[in-house]
Amino acid sequence: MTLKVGVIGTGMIGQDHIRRLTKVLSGVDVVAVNDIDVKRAASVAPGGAVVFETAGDLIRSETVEAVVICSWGPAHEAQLLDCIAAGKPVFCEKPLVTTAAAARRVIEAEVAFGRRLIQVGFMRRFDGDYRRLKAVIDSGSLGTPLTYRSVHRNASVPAGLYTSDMPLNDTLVHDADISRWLLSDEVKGVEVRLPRRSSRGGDLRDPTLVLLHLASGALVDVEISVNIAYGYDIRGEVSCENGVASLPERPSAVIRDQHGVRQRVPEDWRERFIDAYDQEFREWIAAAGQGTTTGPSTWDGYAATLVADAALRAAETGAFQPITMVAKPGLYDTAIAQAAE
Ligand SMILES: NC(=O)c1ccc[n+]([C@@H]2O[C@H](COP(=O)([O-])OP(=O)(O)OC[C@H]3O[C@@H](n4cnc5c(N)ncnc54)[C@H](O)[C@@H]3O)[C@@H](O)[C@H]2O)c1
Ligand SMILES: O[C@H]1[C@H](O)[C@@H](O)[C@H](O)[C@@H](O)[C@H]1O
Repeated sequence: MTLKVGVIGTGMIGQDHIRRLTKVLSGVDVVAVNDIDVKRAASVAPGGAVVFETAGDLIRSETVEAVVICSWGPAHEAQLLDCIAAGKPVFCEKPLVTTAAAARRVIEAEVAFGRRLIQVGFMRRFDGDYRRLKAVIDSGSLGTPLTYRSVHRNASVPAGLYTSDMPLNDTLVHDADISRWLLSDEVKGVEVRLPRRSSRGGDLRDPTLVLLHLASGALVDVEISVNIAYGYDIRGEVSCENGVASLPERPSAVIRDQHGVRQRVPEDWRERFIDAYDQEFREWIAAAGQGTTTGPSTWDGYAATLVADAALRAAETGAFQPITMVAKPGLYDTAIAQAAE
């Protein structure tokens, strides 16, 4: 059975996902594309794919069995609600949505539908290094986790398109999600500190330091730097009662020359997480073929959105911001317990 997919948003990651869906993975076919920039959609549409003028028409099309959303965050809510109304499984790039109120509306719609339809693009959960780190934590061999350090550095971000709220509501959401998942915990409050600005980012507030307070009492410190220049550098280290476990250095040749000893740093997220994106889609295709989804859920997207909202308030006020979640619907009971493989 080949899953017939429509892709909405054909920018950077939309094009990368079209490449993997058409050239890397099996059991899937891209039969439709849409972008508000119709010319862009047409220029990257794979052979035979229909270019739709609107996202709604693509979602409702009878030839589309499942949807991949790669538009900008603020557009996600309406597109997700249309997918739920059409009863179609959907892979939605992070962030799920950009406000807590929007996340609650999507949860209500999915719960009313009665089956999980949405998988959120938190690809770190599918990365081998993160899965091995989680396996160590879950084994209990190092004892109780006390702190986690998450370093999230982008070489650069698109000037003009990446706005001042995005370190917290577009970038931090990955660190919020992976912290909840690794430590099987929930974020209960957020602090933000803003050191002096990097001159590389113009007016952008960068870097940003975030402290996540987890329900267990564990603390997570996050460095968000989005103009670090030297590469895409993602680090993680958990400190437990009996030892420490970290993400490894990426496999790469060790070079010795007149500049010293060095290893290549990935250029961007496409390079660093190439295998993780492939795996998240393998799992999505398998579940979507059964009319449902597994993996990071709408609930996980809601939790990350709450962290982003609280972090934006914390940056504004300089004060600790508590987080309160609505009661978790039964539909999402297994979301955090999803096992590392
Ligand atoms: N998981 C990851 O590591 C990762 C990496 C990059 C981007 N993303 C996410 O993917 C999304 C897209 O990011 P990008 O870097 O590809 O951005 P981009 O600007 O390169 O592309 C976004 C595309 O969406 C289109 N678009 C915007 N609103 C639309 C709408 N209402 N209907 C149809 N098309 C619309 C734009 O015209 C553009 O072509 C964002 O939510 C971003 O956070 C995730
Ligand atoms: O949309 C991208 C993407 O999610 C990357 O994984 C993250 O590192 C960037 O900061 C973000 O802007």
